[in-house]
Amino acid sequence: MSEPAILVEGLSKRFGPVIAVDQLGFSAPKGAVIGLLGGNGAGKTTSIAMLLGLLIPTSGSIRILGEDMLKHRYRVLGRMNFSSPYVDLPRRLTPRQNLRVFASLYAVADPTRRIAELSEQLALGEFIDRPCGSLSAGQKTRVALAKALLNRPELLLLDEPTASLDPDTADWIRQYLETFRRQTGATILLASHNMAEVERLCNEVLMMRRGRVVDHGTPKELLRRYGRANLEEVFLDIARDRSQPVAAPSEEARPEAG
Ligand SMILES: Nc1ncnc2c1ncn2[C@@H]1O[C@H](COP(=O)(O)OP(=O)(O)OP(=O)(O)O)[C@@H](O)[C@H]1O
Repeated sequence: MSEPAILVEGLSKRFGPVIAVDQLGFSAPKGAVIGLLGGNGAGKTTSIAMLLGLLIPTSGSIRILGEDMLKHRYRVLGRMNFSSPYVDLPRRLTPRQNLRVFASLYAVADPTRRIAELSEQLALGEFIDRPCGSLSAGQKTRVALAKALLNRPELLLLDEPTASLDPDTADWIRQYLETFRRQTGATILLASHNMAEVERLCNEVLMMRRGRVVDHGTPKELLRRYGRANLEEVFLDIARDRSQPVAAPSEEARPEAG
């Protein structure tokens, strides 16, 4: 059997007294789409930053595409990429200029052609030569995704890929990601607060609370286990530390209106 795309064991990160990630462990087979869910402060962004080699773990190990990330990250960084709404591209450069810089960092062959390809696929044409600082949130997200796909990554890490997008653009991005995964066989790990998105895209979901994975499974398994109709309800059960679904309050128990 081939090595998993991601293998994380006993991964922890402390910031002084704060334990942001606490003994995290999971593996992602190649070609999987893994959802990382958890409330604010659960440790999703810190985990992604460690997977990217941007933060040094306090302890634990990370293997990506068969390489030890802590010892040999330069062997594997060129085969992965990421996008996050929290990381802005240089604002004075246009998307085309930004993409050129990143294409040279990733040593992309024939960057002009690759940028034209992505510009067409992600419909960047209308604003590709305007400064990034002047773009709307949705336009910036598409540019960030183009940057993340420049090097045809085998592993794509996405932090909130559809944050601040209107429903139509968000749906379009999800469809794009599905097609990208199907056509390339890439592995995707995405952190999201959008449960419908996770239900649609992911074959495995990791539920995080206080830096730990407190439950995991396919969306269907989680729905069955918690007896819920959608992942949003499962998420609330887990975030509020209810191992069993709780019945809605009866009419008498509800506070009086007005
Ligand atoms: N540089 C830092 N210094 C100190 N504490 C930090 C730092 N980065 C993160 N933390 C803390 O680590 C915990 C996990 O934060 P993290 O950003 O990973 O959560 P998250 O799941 O991505 O949250 P959100 O959904 O709000 O983005 C939080 O308590 C946060 O305050």
